[in-house]
Amino acid sequence: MSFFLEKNNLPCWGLTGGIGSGKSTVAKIWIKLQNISLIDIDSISHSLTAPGGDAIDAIAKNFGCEFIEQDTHSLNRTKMRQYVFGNSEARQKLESIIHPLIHQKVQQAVTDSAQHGYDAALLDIPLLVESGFWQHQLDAVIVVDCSVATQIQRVQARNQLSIEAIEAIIAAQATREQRLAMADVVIDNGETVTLASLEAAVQSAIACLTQRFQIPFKS
Ligand SMILES: CC(C)(COP(=O)(O)OP(=O)(O)OC[C@H]1O[C@@H](n2cnc3c(N)ncnc32)[C@H](O)[C@@H]1O)[C@@H](O)C(=O)NCCC(=O)NCCS
Ligand SMILES: Nc1ncnc2c1ncn2[C@@H]1O[C@H](COP(=O)(O)OP(=O)(O)OP(=O)(O)O)[C@@H](O)[C@H]1O
Repeated sequence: MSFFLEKNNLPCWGLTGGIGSGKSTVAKIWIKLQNISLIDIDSISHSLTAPGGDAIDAIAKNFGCEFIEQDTHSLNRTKMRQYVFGNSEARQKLESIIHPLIHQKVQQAVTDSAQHGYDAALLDIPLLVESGFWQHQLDAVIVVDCSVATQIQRVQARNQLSIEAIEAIIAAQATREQRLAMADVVIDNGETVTLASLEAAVQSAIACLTQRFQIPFKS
């Protein structure tokens, strides 16, 4: 097992789940309850493809200038989404540009978190199971779980994407079973779970991890 992350004794936990499962919602609750540093891989990915981001030149070179907004010099996300979900070769090419840059940014964020005195770092990683990279870097894996039907409902309500577009994204991701097989802790966020009961589930996940990692937990 090779370790990419230098963690300086900081426990690093990976939070994952399919699109729309509720990772960001869980993460928002978690940071209210525990002294953790939240490292959001989607946000890092967005910053790399924002105006002048580190991935823009390589994307222009490999995909063509039509994928770059000429006025802002940022990624045309709608065009890229429509292109890569349904074309696994193109998706892998995009990932091969963005993922190594994400890894560098995460290393920096973990180092900063360790210096800042947090009890742990929570890494929100959509493709934790798919990448084969993260599981060896993490001390525990937390899976936010719900059915595919609930994922579709939530993403439709949030983004107004078509069912076909959402299904194409889900098809590019691990299955529910593959994720559950890798979980140390599962947080149920199914259709009937309210935000109040989700908070209770996050509390019990924290209690389980703090006990395992011997971190003081003030509930
Ligand atoms: C294709 C892009 C431009 C679409 O942008 P868009 O704003 O619509 O989506 P956003 O980046 O906010 O991602 C939303 C969700 O889509 C899913 N998703 C994103 N990229 C991927 C991928 N390569 N494979 C499977 N699912 C993905 C994740 O569940 C993610 O949480 C964008 O997702 C992208 O650049 N993807 C490649 C980078 C990547 O792998 N990101 C995932 C985090 S590591
Ligand atoms: N238990 C819940 N009750 C009601 N709404 C919820 C619940 N969980 C999540 N949602 C809503 O569902 C949508 C998707 O949740 P969220 O953004 O947290 O998912 P995600 O897994 O982070 O998605 P992505 O993979 O796209 O980043 C959001 O609009 C969120 O407010």
